[in-house]
Amino acid sequence: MSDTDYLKSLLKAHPDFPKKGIVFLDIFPILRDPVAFETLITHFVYHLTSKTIPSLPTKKVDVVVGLDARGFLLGPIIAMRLGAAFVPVRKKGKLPGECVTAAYEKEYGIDSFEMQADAIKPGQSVIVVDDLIATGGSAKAAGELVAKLGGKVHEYLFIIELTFLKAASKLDAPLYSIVQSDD
Ligand SMILES: O=P(O)(O)OC[C@H]1O[C@H](OP(=O)(O)OP(=O)(O)O)[C@H](O)[C@@H]1O
Ligand SMILES: Nc1ncnc2[nH]cnc12
Repeated sequence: MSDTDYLKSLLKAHPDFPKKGIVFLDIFPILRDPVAFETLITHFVYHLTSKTIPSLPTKKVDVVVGLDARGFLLGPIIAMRLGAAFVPVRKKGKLPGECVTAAYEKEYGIDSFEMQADAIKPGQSVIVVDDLIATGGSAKAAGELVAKLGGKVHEYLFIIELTFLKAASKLDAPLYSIVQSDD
Protein backbone atom coordinates (compact mmCIF):
# COMPACT_ATOMS: atom_id res chain seq x y z
CA MET A 1 0.00 0.00 0.00
CA SER A 2 1.34 3.49 -0.81
CA ASP A 3 1.92 6.01 1.99
CA THR A 4 -1.01 8.11 0.83
CA ASP A 5 -3.33 5.07 0.60
CA TYR A 6 -2.29 4.16 4.14
CA LEU A 7 -3.09 7.67 5.41
CA LYS A 8 -6.42 7.60 3.54
CA SER A 9 -7.31 4.21 5.07
CA LEU A 10 -7.01 5.70 8.57
CA LEU A 11 -9.49 8.54 7.97
CA LYS A 12 -12.83 7.88 9.61
CA ALA A 13 -16.09 9.15 8.11
CA HIS A 14 -18.84 10.23 10.55
CA PRO A 15 -22.16 10.78 8.74
CA ASP A 16 -24.40 13.58 10.02
CA PHE A 17 -21.75 15.27 12.21
CA PRO A 18 -21.78 18.04 13.39
CA LYS A 19 -25.14 18.35 11.65
CA LYS A 20 -27.37 16.35 9.31
CA GLY A 21 -26.08 16.05 5.76
CA ILE A 22 -22.37 16.60 6.61
CA VAL A 23 -20.03 13.61 6.38
CA PHE A 24 -17.29 14.56 8.83
CA LEU A 25 -13.85 13.17 7.97
CA ASP A 26 -11.82 12.68 11.14
CA ILE A 27 -8.02 12.96 10.94
CA PHE A 28 -7.35 11.99 14.55
CA PRO A 29 -6.78 8.27 13.80
CA ILE A 30 -3.69 9.41 11.84
CA LEU A 31 -2.34 11.30 14.87
CA ARG A 32 -2.94 8.25 17.07
CA ASP A 33 -0.60 6.20 14.87
CA PRO A 34 2.96 7.55 15.32
CA VAL A 35 4.21 6.04 12.05
CA ALA A 36 1.29 7.50 10.13
CA PHE A 37 1.73 10.93 11.75
CA GLU A 38 5.45 10.95 10.91
CA THR A 39 4.61 9.86 7.35
CA LEU A 40 2.10 12.67 7.04
CA ILE A 41 4.49 15.40 8.21
CA THR A 42 7.36 14.03 6.12
CA HIS A 43 5.07 13.95 3.08
CA PHE A 44 4.25 17.65 3.51
CA VAL A 45 7.88 18.64 4.17
CA TYR A 46 9.10 16.58 1.18
CA HIS A 47 6.49 18.26 -0.99
CA LEU A 48 7.62 21.74 0.11
CA THR A 49 11.35 21.09 -0.16
CA SER A 50 11.61 18.86 -3.23
CA LYS A 51 9.04 20.38 -5.60
CA THR A 52 9.35 23.93 -6.84
CA ILE A 53 6.25 26.01 -6.34
CA PRO A 54 6.36 28.24 -9.47
CA SER A 55 5.92 31.49 -7.51
CA LEU A 56 8.56 30.40 -4.95
CA PRO A 57 11.61 29.24 -6.93
CA THR A 58 13.92 29.86 -3.94
CA LYS A 59 11.80 27.37 -1.89
CA LYS A 60 12.33 29.66 1.11
CA VAL A 61 9.22 29.62 3.26
CA ASP A 62 9.28 32.36 5.90
CA VAL A 63 6.01 31.62 7.66
CA VAL A 64 3.69 28.62 8.04
CA VAL A 65 0.17 29.76 8.95
CA GLY A 66 -2.07 27.18 10.68
CA LEU A 67 -5.83 27.50 11.00
CA ASP A 68 -7.77 27.16 14.26
CA ALA A 69 -8.02 24.45 15.47
CA ARG A 70 -6.82 21.41 13.57
CA GLY A 71 -4.25 23.37 11.54
CA PHE A 72 -2.48 23.95 14.88
CA LEU A 73 -1.69 20.23 15.06
CA LEU A 74 0.23 20.26 11.78
CA GLY A 75 1.54 23.78 11.20
CA PRO A 76 4.06 24.10 14.06
CA ILE A 77 5.72 20.78 13.24
CA ILE A 78 6.01 21.62 9.55
CA ALA A 79 7.31 25.11 10.42
CA MET A 80 10.00 23.68 12.73
CA ARG A 81 11.13 21.19 10.10
CA LEU A 82 11.40 24.02 7.54
CA GLY A 83 13.08 26.47 9.93
CA ALA A 84 10.16 28.82 9.39
CA ALA A 85 7.97 30.82 11.78
CA PHE A 86 4.58 29.48 12.83
CA VAL A 87 1.67 31.91 12.94
CA PRO A 88 -1.83 30.95 14.14
CA VAL A 89 -5.07 32.15 12.61
CA ARG A 90 -7.63 32.04 15.43
CA LYS A 91 -11.37 32.35 15.72
CA LYS A 92 -12.32 35.94 16.61
CA GLY A 93 -11.70 37.18 20.16
CA LYS A 94 -8.94 34.76 21.16
CA LEU A 95 -5.77 36.67 20.25
CA PRO A 96 -4.32 39.56 22.31
CA GLY A 97 -3.00 42.82 20.85
CA GLU A 98 -3.82 44.47 17.55
CA CYS A 99 -5.36 42.01 15.10
CA VAL A 100 -6.60 41.94 11.52
CA THR A 101 -9.98 40.27 10.96
CA ALA A 102 -11.75 38.47 8.09
CA ALA A 103 -15.27 37.01 8.08
CA TYR A 104 -15.98 33.77 6.24
CA GLU A 105 -18.59 31.14 5.48
CA LYS A 106 -17.66 27.48 5.88
CA GLU A 107 -19.31 24.12 5.17
CA TYR A 108 -21.48 24.26 8.28
CA GLY A 109 -21.73 27.88 9.43
CA ILE A 110 -20.26 31.38 9.51
CA ASP A 111 -17.31 32.65 11.56
CA SER A 112 -14.55 35.29 11.79
CA PHE A 113 -10.81 34.71 11.79
CA GLU A 114 -8.06 36.90 13.26
CA MET A 115 -4.28 37.16 13.00
CA GLN A 116 -1.96 39.32 15.12
CA ALA A 117 -1.07 42.43 13.13
CA ASP A 118 2.69 42.07 13.69
CA ALA A 119 2.81 38.34 12.89
CA ILE A 120 3.82 38.67 9.23
CA LYS A 121 6.14 41.24 7.66
CA PRO A 122 5.51 42.70 4.19
CA GLY A 123 7.07 40.54 1.48
CA GLN A 124 7.29 37.33 3.54
CA SER A 125 6.56 34.03 1.81
CA VAL A 126 3.74 32.09 3.45
CA ILE A 127 2.27 28.58 3.30
CA VAL A 128 -1.21 28.03 4.79
CA VAL A 129 -1.89 24.64 6.42
CA ASP A 130 -5.10 23.01 7.62
CA ASP A 131 -6.48 19.49 8.00
CA LEU A 132 -9.27 19.78 5.42
CA ILE A 133 -10.65 22.13 2.81
CA ALA A 134 -14.39 21.97 2.20
CA THR A 135 -15.98 25.14 0.77
CA GLY A 136 -12.67 26.99 1.01
CA GLY A 137 -14.18 29.78 3.12
CA SER A 138 -11.66 29.34 5.96
CA ALA A 139 -8.63 29.12 3.69
CA LYS A 140 -9.75 32.13 1.64
CA ALA A 141 -10.19 34.22 4.81
CA ALA A 142 -6.71 33.15 6.01
CA GLY A 143 -5.30 34.26 2.64
CA GLU A 144 -7.01 37.62 3.06
CA LEU A 145 -5.40 38.09 6.49
CA VAL A 146 -1.94 37.28 5.08
CA ALA A 147 -2.52 39.75 2.23
CA LYS A 148 -3.67 42.46 4.67
CA LEU A 149 -0.27 42.22 6.37
CA GLY A 150 1.62 42.31 3.06
CA GLY A 151 2.62 38.63 3.00
CA LYS A 152 2.23 36.36 -0.01
CA VAL A 153 0.64 32.91 0.17
CA HIS A 154 2.49 30.57 -2.20
CA GLU A 155 0.51 27.41 -1.47
CA TYR A 156 -2.39 26.08 0.60
CA LEU A 157 -1.72 22.61 2.09
CA PHE A 158 -4.33 20.15 3.37
CA ILE A 159 -4.57 16.51 4.29
CA ILE A 160 -8.04 16.27 2.69
CA GLU A 161 -9.72 18.18 -0.11
CA LEU A 162 -13.46 17.74 -0.65
CA THR A 163 -13.08 18.09 -4.42
CA PHE A 164 -16.83 18.23 -5.19
CA LEU A 165 -16.98 21.64 -3.46
CA LYS A 166 -14.43 23.04 -5.97
CA ALA A 167 -12.72 25.30 -3.43
CA ALA A 168 -9.45 25.61 -5.36
CA SER A 169 -10.97 28.23 -7.68
CA LYS A 170 -11.58 30.53 -4.67
CA LEU A 171 -7.93 30.64 -3.64
CA ASP A 172 -5.23 33.08 -4.76
CA ALA A 173 -2.49 30.40 -4.79
CA PRO A 174 -2.21 26.68 -5.67
CA LEU A 175 -3.81 24.07 -3.43
CA TYR A 176 -2.04 20.81 -2.50
CA SER A 177 -3.86 17.96 -0.79
CA ILE A 178 -2.80 14.42 0.06
CA VAL A 179 -6.28 12.86 -0.12
CA GLN A 180 -9.04 13.93 -2.49
CA SER A 181 -12.57 12.97 -1.50
CA ASP A 182 -15.28 13.43 -4.11
CA ASP A 183 -18.34 12.40 -2.11
O1 LIG B 1 -13.34 24.89 3.72
P1 LIG B 1 -14.29 25.27 4.81
O2 LIG B 1 -15.73 25.12 4.37
O3 LIG B 1 -14.01 26.62 5.35
O4 LIG B 1 -14.15 24.23 6.00
C1 LIG B 1 -12.92 23.75 6.47
C2 LIG B 1 -12.66 24.17 7.88
O5 LIG B 1 -13.64 23.60 8.75
C3 LIG B 1 -12.99 22.86 9.77
O6 LIG B 1 -12.72 23.61 10.89
P2 LIG B 1 -13.86 24.12 11.89
O7 LIG B 1 -14.30 25.47 11.45
O8 LIG B 1 -14.90 23.06 12.01
O9 LIG B 1 -13.07 24.35 13.21
P3 LIG B 1 -12.36 23.39 14.24
O10 LIG B 1 -11.06 22.96 13.59
O11 LIG B 1 -12.17 24.31 15.37
O12 LIG B 1 -13.25 22.23 14.53
C4 LIG B 1 -11.68 22.43 9.15
O13 LIG B 1 -10.70 22.08 10.11
C5 LIG B 1 -11.31 23.63 8.33
O14 LIG B 1 -10.64 24.61 9.12
N1 LIG C 1 -16.73 17.30 6.10
C1 LIG C 1 -15.85 17.75 6.99
N2 LIG C 1 -15.10 16.89 7.73
C2 LIG C 1 -14.22 17.35 8.64
N3 LIG C 1 -13.99 18.65 8.85
C3 LIG C 1 -14.71 19.52 8.13
N4 LIG C 1 -14.68 20.87 8.10
C4 LIG C 1 -15.58 21.27 7.21
N5 LIG C 1 -16.19 20.23 6.62
C5 LIG C 1 -15.66 19.13 7.17
